[in-house]
Amino acid sequence: MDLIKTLDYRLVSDLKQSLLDAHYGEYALLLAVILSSSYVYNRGMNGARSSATAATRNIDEKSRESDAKIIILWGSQSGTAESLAHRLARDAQQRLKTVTVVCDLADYDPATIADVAESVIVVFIVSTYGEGDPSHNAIDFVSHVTTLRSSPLSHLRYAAFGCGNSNYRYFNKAIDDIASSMDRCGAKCLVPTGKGDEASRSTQEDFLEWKEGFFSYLVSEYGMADHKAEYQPTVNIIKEELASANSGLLDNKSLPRKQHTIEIPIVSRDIVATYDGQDRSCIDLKLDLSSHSQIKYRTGDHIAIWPSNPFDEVDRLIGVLGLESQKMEGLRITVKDDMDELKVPSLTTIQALVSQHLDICAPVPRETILTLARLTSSAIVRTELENIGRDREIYAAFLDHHHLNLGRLLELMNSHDSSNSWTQLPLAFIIDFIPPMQPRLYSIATSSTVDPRRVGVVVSVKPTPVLKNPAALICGVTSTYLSIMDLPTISNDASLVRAEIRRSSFKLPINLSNPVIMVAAGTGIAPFRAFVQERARLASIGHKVGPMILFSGSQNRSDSLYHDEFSTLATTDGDRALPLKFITAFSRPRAGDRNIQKKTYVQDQVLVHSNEVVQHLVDTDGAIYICGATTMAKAVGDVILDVVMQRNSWSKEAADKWRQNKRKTASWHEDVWS
Ligand SMILES: Cc1cc2nc3c(=O)[nH]c(=O)nc-3n(C[C@H](O)[C@H](O)[C@H](O)COP(=O)(O)O)c2cc1C
Repeated sequence: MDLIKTLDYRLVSDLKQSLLDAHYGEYALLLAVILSSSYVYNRGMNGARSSATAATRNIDEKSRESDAKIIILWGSQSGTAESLAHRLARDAQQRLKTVTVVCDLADYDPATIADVAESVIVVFIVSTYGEGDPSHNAIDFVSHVTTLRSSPLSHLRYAAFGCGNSNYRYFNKAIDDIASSMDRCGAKCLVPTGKGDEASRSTQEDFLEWKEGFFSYLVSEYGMADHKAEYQPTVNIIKEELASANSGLLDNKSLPRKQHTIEIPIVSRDIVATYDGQDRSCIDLKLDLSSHSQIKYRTGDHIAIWPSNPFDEVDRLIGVLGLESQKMEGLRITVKDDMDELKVPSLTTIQALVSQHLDICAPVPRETILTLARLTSSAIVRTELENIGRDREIYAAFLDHHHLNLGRLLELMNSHDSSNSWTQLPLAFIIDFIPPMQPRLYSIATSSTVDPRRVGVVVSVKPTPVLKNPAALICGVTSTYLSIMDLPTISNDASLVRAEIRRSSFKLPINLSNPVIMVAAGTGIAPFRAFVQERARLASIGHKVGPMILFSGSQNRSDSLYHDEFSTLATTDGDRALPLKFITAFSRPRAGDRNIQKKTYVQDQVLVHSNEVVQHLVDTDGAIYICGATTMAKAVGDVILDVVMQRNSWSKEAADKWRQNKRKTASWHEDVWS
């Protein structure tokens, strides 16, 4: 299951309208100076500092060390809030000429927020997960501030922006919790808290709007001047001989976020579902951990997979930038400011950067388009780019018709002016403005008890049509990568997948006899395959396992994943049989399927079987697990709560409290995505 979608990726550019006033000639001059000093590309974030080398865990000390006037604290799981934090720092530095530090919340002692000086502005940029929880790296901080009661923060000045998705029940709750804790403790809120909404694909625009409001406030209330920003590279790039041809490709470990990655082969790949008339399938993969004896996973864990970009998109971008002849040359990349964090390996090649380290398939944010307009020498292209990026609505309408990543955008612009060339575009621009590649997270579909050295993954391969140009398809980067990757043969070792096991709290009850209710739609079935395998194995060796009910939703019988396997396990008789009920729901039933006349969703089936479900959950301390779309999880939750209310004559509040309690005691789990 692809928990993290392509659109979740971000980093961005941000030279604002003021940058549009500078001249390309000035930029060309800067470039000439840079090249003459043997740098391929440069640019500077001047003073914007990150926590990469945090020596202190005191937030105040951190801001004093660098004499910062703005300190940005971020909490992020898949990179959005982190990227926005760095982008804000870059702009504050370049436009407001204000020293700004960027801190990962996990690197600091939460209590030291109270020590921050009154003269320093604190900015929170934090995303929300699960049941309205903060991202992992912000959990300690949020639990600290939400329990503060008196007014120890009355000297603080703060601003806050949250990253979330309104399809979730607790939209942007983490940033709301931080802001309300700050207010309760007397801190002064400088501008209304901003909220990015991934559901309407507007996080970038929401952030842009919020940032402009924040900067305007700083200009009017703090007397800061908003200078015309110029493009300044944050990295130095020089050529360097590579020790071996592929050392640039493999130098992953220099990146903090990739230190735990391992390289493993895919040993099998099977198509487990196809969909009539749709360019869509579902594949089952097995990855082999045998060569990494120290790496262990537990049933219910996730695996993060780092993809490579599709060859055609790699070739497109390298081609349009005119970098074909240099793509295998070694490059040494360093940050201009030692306190800053490099997001790509320091020793690499253009080919490796573009194929592995940068998310070149990500949509190009509007601000990047406006920055590009500043960097082109073609008046026609500049006008085109300015037209597309002029305002939020025009840009959104343009995206409805185009699949717009950077390579495609540059090509499209060349089609407006055949004399235009992007060969002058600095490589540093590509590093600064394209988001770093993020891994996709999949639930592991095998049991560590049954198959400790094999990791199973279920991947939906489902291209998304461009809204108003359905013939154009946007393919998921990781699903495409996994679906075409080489498997090992006798003569070939196969390519290796870069991956990392990630711990999860989606775990079976410790008590084997506790009942387990599992509700899945589509590839949400993945962790339940592992759960069922695990309990089936334990039952087969004589353990007494509790009742299990598995609800599985699909379009019809033919795409009901692992249908035969579950049916067989559910019908096996005998003392050591698994007490499993397997219940399907078909939303587009076909001739031959049960209940052909009626669309049925998993929540309908949960309602049909609600007495049994609720009895397990209320009377015998059973646990429920829901995995799939947010809308499905909400519908299932509503059905169960309604039945619990009727059965026990409870109020809505009492039923909500019961569910909260089940969550706290790890008996109600949701692993959902929108
Ligand atoms: C598994 C999962 C759970 C999520 N839960 C919530 C939620 O409860 N509330 C919310 O507003 N957004 C939720 N989101 C959306 C994220 O907050 C959103 O994707 C955000 O942009 C991620 O930011 P990050 O990349 O900085 O971690 C969830 C996303 C995922 C993948």
